[in-house]
Amino acid sequence: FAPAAFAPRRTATTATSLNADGFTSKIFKTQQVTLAETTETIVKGGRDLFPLLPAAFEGIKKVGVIGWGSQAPAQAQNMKESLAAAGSDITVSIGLRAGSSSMAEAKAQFDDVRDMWEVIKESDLVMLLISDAAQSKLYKEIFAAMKPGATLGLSHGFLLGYLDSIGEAFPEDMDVILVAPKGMGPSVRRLYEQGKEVNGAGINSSFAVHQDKSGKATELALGWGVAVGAPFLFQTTLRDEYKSDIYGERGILLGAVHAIVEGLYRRYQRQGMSPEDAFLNSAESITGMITKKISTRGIKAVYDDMSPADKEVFETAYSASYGPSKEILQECYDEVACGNEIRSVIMQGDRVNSGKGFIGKIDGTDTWKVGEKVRASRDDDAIPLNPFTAGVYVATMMAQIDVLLEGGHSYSEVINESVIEAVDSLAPYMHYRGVAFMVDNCSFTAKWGSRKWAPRFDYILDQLAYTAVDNGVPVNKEKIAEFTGHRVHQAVEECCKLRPPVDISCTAETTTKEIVIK
Ligand SMILES: NC(=O)C1=CN([C@@H]2O[C@H](COP(=O)(O)OP(=O)(O)OC[C@H]3O[C@@H](n4cnc5c(N)ncnc54)[C@H](OP(=O)(O)O)[C@@H]3O)[C@@H](O)[C@H]2O)C=CC1
Ligand SMILES: CC(=O)[C@](C)(O)C(=O)O
Ligand SMILES: [Mg+2]
Ligand SMILES: [Mg+2]
Repeated sequence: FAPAAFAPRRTATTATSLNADGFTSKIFKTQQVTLAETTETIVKGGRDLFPLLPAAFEGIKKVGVIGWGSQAPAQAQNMKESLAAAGSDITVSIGLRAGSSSMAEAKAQFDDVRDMWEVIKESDLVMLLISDAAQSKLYKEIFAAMKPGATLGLSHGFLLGYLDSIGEAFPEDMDVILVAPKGMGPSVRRLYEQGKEVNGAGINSSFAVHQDKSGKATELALGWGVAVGAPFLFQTTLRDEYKSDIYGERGILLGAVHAIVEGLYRRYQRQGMSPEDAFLNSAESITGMITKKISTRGIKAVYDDMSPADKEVFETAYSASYGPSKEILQECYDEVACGNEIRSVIMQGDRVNSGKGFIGKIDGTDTWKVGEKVRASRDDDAIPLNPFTAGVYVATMMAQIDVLLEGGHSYSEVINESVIEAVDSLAPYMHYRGVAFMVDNCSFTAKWGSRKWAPRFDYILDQLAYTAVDNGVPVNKEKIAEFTGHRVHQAVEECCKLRPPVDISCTAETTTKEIVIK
């Protein structure tokens, strides 16, 4: 495995190992979008495209969705409803392992739930939505069980990262495609349901064609993405996907935001706030004000809307936090890119399976107990937008963006993995029921990784950023100018225009998903 520093890098102006001219489709209308200094090809989704699904799924009679974690229930139900709406008779079946604890829930929601091997054997498209760690254990048997000509469908590049690290590859004679929703399963389902009223509402998704034996892989991948409800589909590679996804969830999406809340909650109390006020100014400020503003008006609006006095506080926090956050983010990116983090996830899977490791509870602390009280008497209009909290959060988001751009990822991938997913898919879940409701509705890979990396962000911010502020280190004006003049802002604006503005906020009526730690 080549360390990231030696891996081929793309500049932001050249397209990638992807085709520089983008991709073409005979079925779906493609569109060029200009994101900062780059042009990307995308497909805009929407229910109006469902009549095109039978053509995109040509040759597919049976779809098998394997697993019932976060993604599988959402993707399987969306897929089934979209195909039905298109008048297609393609079947969607669920495949689970023997003795699966998900059997009862899956059967309650789906008519055809069977043993995973039986479903794998008969499916023309196998959507492999078991945990990444399990994929790395079972891939040989799965490949062997698939029927000749069937397509392997992934929602993550993890398995390629693992195969690369052991010098193996996918069997040459099969199509391998990826559709990776940039949001957790419950929000993929919830926004799809909203999409029935607001055409195009959904979770954006990347897609990739890794192997195309049939010549039909691009159309099928696009069809899958449209069927599960992506407002827009952008192209990636399995390698870019696993690097950005595993990294992003350890960063601002889950791990870093958890750390920022815990650290600021303690800091504000040390400075004299009550626990309730400290929670309001940390967690609530992020999920109730900052991410909502970013979702509708972009990252810079958070700063632009501030009074001169608040801008000064923001600048102090931003300038002190950007460097320390970026240091951990870069380390995390390198650990992911070189395969270490993939090995770490697999080893944790082994420890969990052998009883030596576990995925513990993260919301039993004082922070989240106080949070529960604060939420119970929440007044939306009284949630403060704390400028210090905003400075730390936005600095970490910008540092995450910069590491990805320097790693050569496309703007679509960078923005979805660092901004849109945070504000549209994940933060609303933390707002509704606290940190565990957000983190533990995500994948095993994400649950474990954010637990592992959150403390790194917490420590470095406490030790380097907040001490710099307390020691009166002057604001780095250059850093602030880089932020306000950053080329990502225009690109975020463009990406946001590609999806209708929907309010994903969770309520008791709209959120039925319980946290299931698997
Ligand atoms: N969570 C998300 O929102 C996102 C996830 N992804 C990707 O989607 C894929 C699925 O992830 P996610 O939905 O989060 O699920 P999880 O990572 O939570 O995995 C849970 C599923 O894996 C199954 N599983 C675990 N071990 C085994 C095994 N040994 N044999 C068979 N099945 C097993 C579980 O079965 P059982 O039910 O029997 O316990 C369960 O259905 C992954 O590739 C992930 O990276 C991509 C985008 C977002
Ligand atoms: C929801 C999502 O996209 C994550 C955070 O990457 C995951 O659950 O792995
Ligand atoms: Mg993800
Ligand atoms: Mg993930």
